[in-house]
Amino acid sequence: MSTIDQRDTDDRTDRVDGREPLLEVTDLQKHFPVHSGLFASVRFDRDSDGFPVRFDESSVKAVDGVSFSIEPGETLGVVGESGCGKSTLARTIVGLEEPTAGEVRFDGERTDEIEESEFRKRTQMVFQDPQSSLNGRRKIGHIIEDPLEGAGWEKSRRQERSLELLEQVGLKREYYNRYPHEFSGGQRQRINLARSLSINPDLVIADEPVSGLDVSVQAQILNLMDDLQEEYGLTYLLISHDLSVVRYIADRVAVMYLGEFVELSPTEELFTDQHHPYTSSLLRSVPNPDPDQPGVQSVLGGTVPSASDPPRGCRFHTRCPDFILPDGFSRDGYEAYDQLLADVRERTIDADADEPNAVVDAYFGDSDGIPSAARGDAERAAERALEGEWATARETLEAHESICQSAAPALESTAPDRVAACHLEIDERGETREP
Ligand SMILES: Nc1ncnc2c1ncn2[C@@H]1O[C@H](COP(=O)(O)OP(=O)(O)OP(=O)(O)O)[C@@H](O)[C@H]1O
Repeated sequence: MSTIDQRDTDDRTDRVDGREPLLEVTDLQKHFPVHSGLFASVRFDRDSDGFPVRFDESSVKAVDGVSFSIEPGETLGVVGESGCGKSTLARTIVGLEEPTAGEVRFDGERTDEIEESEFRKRTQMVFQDPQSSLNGRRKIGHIIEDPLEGAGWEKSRRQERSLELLEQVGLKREYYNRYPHEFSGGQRQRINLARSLSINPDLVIADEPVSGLDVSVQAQILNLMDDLQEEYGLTYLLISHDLSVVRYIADRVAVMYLGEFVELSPTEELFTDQHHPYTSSLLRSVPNPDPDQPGVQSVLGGTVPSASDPPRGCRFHTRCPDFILPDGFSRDGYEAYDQLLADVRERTIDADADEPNAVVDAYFGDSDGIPSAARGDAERAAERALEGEWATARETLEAHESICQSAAPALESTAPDRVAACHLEIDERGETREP
């Protein structure tokens, strides 16, 4: 994590006045179809009752059922590794992407039913790379005025407002006639903020607003955002891969993994005590030193699974340090059992073997961490598999699967104002978590 210090959050928390949510997102989904061509999309469907071929309708599940709300004046941070769906979430909320399913309400009304211009005026986005989002051939005064022109303001009023905004974001009025390339990264982000505030929005969605800036400049921009929030009564949705950034400014933090929220908590509680193993792992991650690979180097083992084929059950189970072993299994024993199940699913166990015992021995060896009931079921499953009854074999083995694989945990309350999606009971988690 970078080294921004934590500021006193009390004043921010006090601003949240408990009114109706400004933004309410319910079961939002954004799936991108995978265009793999006609032939590449043909799949054999071995379990089909009829014709054993189907067309693969796989899609990248970038956002896969996200719900949350933000109170007026509040800042909600969204964190997670690269590719977990943060940007797609932001883009879908503002309507840059059509949702696959779900609903977004702004100030009580569905955004697909509010007049577009009204919603656009009240919600603004700020992006990471202000260099490319500012047109280099235009004077910054004019860039700041653009939204005002769209809103029908006449020239002299626009100019006056633009000069005022320059001052408010800590730049000089004389800069009005300068061009973006004359400014540093931090100054360009100030220009971007001025532009987004010109028509007095209620909600600002900031996607990695300080990524790529030096840490000291990051702190200045975040302080400015904090001041502007107070001045304008703004509500922020702040997206960042950097936990120290959200800690600095957010009232609450949502942690995202493979298209889903896995934990949502008031900021300080989240940093003191994590209720999801993924959150703990993120906290123990360090910034990636390779400038071409921004983001965090995870302390987690395993690779990030594909968003087009997320793991069954809990999506985090393939990398989870707190994976729940079924009763009676040792870690090695369960790995062997799970491999047999995976091969039965794929129908790749050795069909030439003629004895179920021999099949099971090949997987289990003399591993002693397998309960006898599971060993017996494994032999019965091997027998079925050798007879070609793969579905029965699979079902037999699934009886001993870990809950982390067989059931997707729902986001449930784990403490006042906190939710997490993990099968571990909170007390149990406290005991198993690494210090
Ligand atoms: N237009 C698109 N078409 C297909 N897949 C997409 C599209 N946009 C995003 N994705 C995929 O959706 C997933 C989520 O991407 P997204 O950019 O939202 O993640 P992120 O958390 O913002 O990551 P980053 O910080 O790297 O931008 C990724 O697997 C990405 O490849």
